[in-house]
Amino acid sequence: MATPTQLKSLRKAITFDRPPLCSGAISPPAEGLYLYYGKKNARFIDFSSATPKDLDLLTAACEPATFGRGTEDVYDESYRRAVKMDASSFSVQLDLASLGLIQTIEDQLLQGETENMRIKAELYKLNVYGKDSFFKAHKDTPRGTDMLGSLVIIYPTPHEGGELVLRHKDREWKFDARSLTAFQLSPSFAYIAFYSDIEHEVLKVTSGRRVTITYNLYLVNPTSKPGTSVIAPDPNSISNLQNTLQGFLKSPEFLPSGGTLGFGLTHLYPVTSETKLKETASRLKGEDAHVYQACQQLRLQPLLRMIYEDHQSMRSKEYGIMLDRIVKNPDYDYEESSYEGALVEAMGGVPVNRVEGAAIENSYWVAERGIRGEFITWVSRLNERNKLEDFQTTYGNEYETRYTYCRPCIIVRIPAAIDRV
Ligand SMILES: O=C(O)CCC(=O)C(=O)O
Ligand SMILES: [Fe+2]
Repeated sequence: MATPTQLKSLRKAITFDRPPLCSGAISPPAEGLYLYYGKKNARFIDFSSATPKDLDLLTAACEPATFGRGTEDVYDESYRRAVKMDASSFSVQLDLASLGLIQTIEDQLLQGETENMRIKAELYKLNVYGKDSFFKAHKDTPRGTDMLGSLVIIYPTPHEGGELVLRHKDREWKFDARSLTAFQLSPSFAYIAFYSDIEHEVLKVTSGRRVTITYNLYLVNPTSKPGTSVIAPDPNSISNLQNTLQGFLKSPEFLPSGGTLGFGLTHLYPVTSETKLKETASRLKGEDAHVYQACQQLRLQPLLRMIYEDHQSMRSKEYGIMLDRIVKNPDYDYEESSYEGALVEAMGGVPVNRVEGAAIENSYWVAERGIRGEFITWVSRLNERNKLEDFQTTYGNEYETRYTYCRPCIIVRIPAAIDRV
């Protein structure tokens, strides 16, 4: 076992201060604030000088903004009050790449293995938040396993309220677009890009109209790999965890007979039931990418694993079944066996402890069934359990059944001290 002091310093070493978002204001060429919408009777707005009448007409051309609940789209004013227009009904002349915005987002949101990837922005919706509009806390619906984030562009129309509040771990960011665009010398829009699994909420608009367009951000693998890296890894934060871990590996007192370290991830990842966890390794975000990379650089072979609920063990919060893949519907006879039984007996799942201090010997599978378990020393807490129902979960915008978010963990097997060089 690692001692509490050793664990404490490892935990402290995972310092990752880069926020999971980036934001600002951009003053585009004049046409960057133009909007054409409608089909037969198309209309035009120049957001640098939009009149209340322009905004009335735009609002009237929109539909109520629904969101995904379970397997359908619903309109529920207690959760979201706003109007929307689908991307097929409007067009903008915003070239995000030539404005440098894609590059800025790549610099901030790509880390670790994703540093060599690029970001593609796909126009998604236009929304108008009039007086009393809001959108309660949600995560954005995953629309592909390569979906990384969301980008919101807020036009410079007068409004009060409507701040976007984002929360991740125990931090919170409040983004007030209007205070950014109201005082620019030339007409500007505000933007904010964030990982789509971050919880976010649009506060009530108290006056005026807040007009936004949203994009889904996807990771794309560039064909020409060499020389495409856009950001250097942050050498200070990487070496902090790396150095501390390396120091421990050199010490014969740290896990003298070897052991397994576990890192709970801080982000959620879009998957289908067919996604290989290995693919997710190349899409890790923020702090998760930082931990993975630090282990990789120490040649520790970090592995991504899923830990599923184990209701068979007495204190079920303390135990789980670890698998090297995502499970949707395991094939089993529920009258004869249990879901956990299928995971352990048919799929090679390994009984593990989910929390520090839960002895693996007390797992039902180890105690009663004589199955070999694996004790994990959790460096960072395992955040939430994965359930079969994950595939029917509700997120933010329109429903999408193919993809769901999952939260794997990183497992690192440390050899015995005498085998460490
Ligand atoms: O308008 C915003 O700032 C965010 C909107 C949003 O969260 C969404 O459309 O999913
Ligand atoms: Fe959202």
